[in-house]
Amino acid sequence: MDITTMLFALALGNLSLAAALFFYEYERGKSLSWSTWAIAKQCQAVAWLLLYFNGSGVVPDAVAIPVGYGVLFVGVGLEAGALWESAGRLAWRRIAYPVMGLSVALFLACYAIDEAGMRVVAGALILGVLHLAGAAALARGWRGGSMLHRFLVISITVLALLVAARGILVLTMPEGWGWLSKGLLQVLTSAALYLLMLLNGFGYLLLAREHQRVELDRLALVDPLTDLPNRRSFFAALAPWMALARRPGQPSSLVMLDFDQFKRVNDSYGHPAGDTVLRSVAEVCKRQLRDSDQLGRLVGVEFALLLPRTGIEEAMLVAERIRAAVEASPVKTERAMISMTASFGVTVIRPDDSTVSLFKRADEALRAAKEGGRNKVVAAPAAAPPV
Ligand SMILES: Nc1nc2c(ncn2[C@@H]2O[C@H](COP(=O)(O)OP(=O)(O)OP(=O)(O)O)[C@@H](O)[C@H]2O)c(=O)[nH]1
Repeated sequence: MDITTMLFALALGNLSLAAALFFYEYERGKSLSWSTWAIAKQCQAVAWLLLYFNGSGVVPDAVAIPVGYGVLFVGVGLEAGALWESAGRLAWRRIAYPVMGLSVALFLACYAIDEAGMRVVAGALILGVLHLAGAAALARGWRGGSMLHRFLVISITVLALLVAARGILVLTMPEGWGWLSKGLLQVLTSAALYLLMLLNGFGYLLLAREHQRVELDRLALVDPLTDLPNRRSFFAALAPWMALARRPGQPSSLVMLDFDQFKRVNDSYGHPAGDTVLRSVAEVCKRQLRDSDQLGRLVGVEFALLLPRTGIEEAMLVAERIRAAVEASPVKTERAMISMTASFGVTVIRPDDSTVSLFKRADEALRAAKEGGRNKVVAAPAAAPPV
């Protein structure tokens, strides 16, 4: 394949990847990095078209080369940025924009000094480095990554180095070396850039899929509204402490808490405002806890708090502290400041407890707090002494 056809294939390839990604994301809703990636692909398509028209008379050469390469650096830089964004580094722009600006300036300076030799050196080195930046983003998921993921990291790195190597070879051996003529080197680099286009596309889609998987795993354990452990993971965290309660030593405690008259909040201000209040009061509760304490959302507005190595007196104090904090922290919503209170049932985990007996006791104490007027902390009766 001659070099002109290769440039045309690169332009069309980037356009079709942009279109493929558009339809892929269309069904899932746009992700944060989608627009960056789409712009990157469009820039690259325009850049390769400009380079394709170089020497054809359609676009003046003095425009095709400097503008073509400039837009290409921006496109490849943005592509690396989209990969960093997918990998969770949202601040990539702070580094990428100056690097892209510097790349364009460096290339233009080399182009002004030496239209042929130096611009090839600068162009190849800059493209190699920008592609390496994309490979580095993919490499962040190396440890937990699949074989396909690792293959992409290695192949993108090797191809990026190959592109950069052209710059070094042209600089050190301008006329080529043995069978590796200048022309063959140019064809090899174009082929490497073609493969890089394909592999980066796969890389982006792969990261998007891995993101989805991690999010699904997280949602199996975490309540999406409050970001607290859900019922399932709270029970999993509780299990070892129930087992420990059968051995002599300091007891642990369980607190059940339920926000008071929450239905009224929904009825008066609407469900979205209720969600805001719930998220906010859950945050207030979290702030009162030690690192070892575990707060989880059981169902609706009912939460449970595990206090490891905490006896009943101390557990009552913790519950009282949370109660006072909730009462003292009205939540600002669009329509009003909403005051909340919560009721608490506290009990110690006993050696003979099952989860059913433990939660039944805590729930009875909670019901007693509700019946006693709400906004109260009530302890479950202590175990009867052995006869
Ligand atoms: N906005 C919102 N409301 C919720 C959510 N989960 C449960 N609720 C509402 O919370 C209310 C809980 O009501 P109940 O527990 O029956 O009673 P209450 O109004 O809180 O009154 P008491 O518990 O007796 O103090 C119901 O209206 C539920 O619809 C949620 O995730 N978001």
